[in-house]
Amino acid sequence: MTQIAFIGGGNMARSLIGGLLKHGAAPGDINVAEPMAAAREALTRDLGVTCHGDNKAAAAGADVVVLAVKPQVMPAIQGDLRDILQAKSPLLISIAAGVRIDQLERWFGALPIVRCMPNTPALIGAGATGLCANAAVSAAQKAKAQEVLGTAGVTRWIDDEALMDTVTALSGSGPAYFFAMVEAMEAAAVAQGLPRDAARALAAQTCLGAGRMLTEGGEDAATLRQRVTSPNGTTQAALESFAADGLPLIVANAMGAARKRGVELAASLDEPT
Ligand SMILES: NC(=O)C1=CN([C@@H]2O[C@H](COP(=O)(O)OP(=O)(O)OC[C@H]3O[C@@H](n4cnc5c(N)ncnc54)[C@H](O)[C@@H]3O)[C@@H](O)[C@H]2O)C=CC1
Ligand SMILES: O=C(O)[C@@H]1CCC=N1
Repeated sequence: MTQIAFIGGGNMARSLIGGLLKHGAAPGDINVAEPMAAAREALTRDLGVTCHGDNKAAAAGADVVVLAVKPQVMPAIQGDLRDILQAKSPLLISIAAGVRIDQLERWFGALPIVRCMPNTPALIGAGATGLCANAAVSAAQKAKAQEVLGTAGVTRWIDDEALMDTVTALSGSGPAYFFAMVEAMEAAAVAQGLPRDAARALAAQTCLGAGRMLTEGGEDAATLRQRVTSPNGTTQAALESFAADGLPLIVANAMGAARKRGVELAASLDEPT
């Protein structure tokens, strides 16, 4: 069985490990490196995986090493991992926002590397992950990476690595845009007089229903939007208000800011020249 090591045992690692276990991975095949003792205890108690305070101990013997630390932590873990990774040449998977494959190669040496971007719905198996591989990744390793991330939801390979920052802006950060939208919808309904619990229940179910129509119905968002919109009806009034307030531009600007931040995060980790 594939031995998988997670370096960093935070929110995303927990989500991905949960998916792996639900899809038949054995807890004994998963090692996690996590500096926080309370987080190690919680992971072992909740998921049964083996936790280590030491990155080397977790990575030793792994066929797949998943880097699940914050981007800013990446350079600091190279000293722990470089030799061990070079000795065994496992598949290295990074989930860090912004961090580029050339940086990973510089820190950890020549290795098969997959840079990917999952999202928090991975926690319930409804994640969306973009993946990008370097030339050293074999077809079998690509399949392995897809299997590991596929347990968390939908996967798509992205050939042009520069587009991974767009994937981050779309699906990596995307759940937060919808939560922000729901917060605003709830607040507006409450301002119009609806009780908070009714606003919350109706808003959440509306998002679930709309999301399921998008993923299960085979029709695109524009078609589904048009079907809700009766001529001269209430939806048309709302959509005209969105258009007048510049919704497409607001979204494009937000996604541009997210993409730019990903590029900046990576650049901040480059050595000064
Ligand atoms: N939260 C999100 O929605 C998403 C996050 N990501 C990426 O996933 C990565 C992890 O993010 P989260 O899980 O949200 O963060 P998190 O803060 O929950 O987890 C990071 C973990 O790394 C541990 N850590 C810190 N220093 C370490 C070290 N030197 N060695 C080993 N572990 C160390 C921390 O104690 C923490 O438990 C980030 O790079 C982020 O860009 C990717 C997709 C979505
Ligand atoms: O906000 C962030 O930087 C991370 C990456 C994508 C979602 N959360």
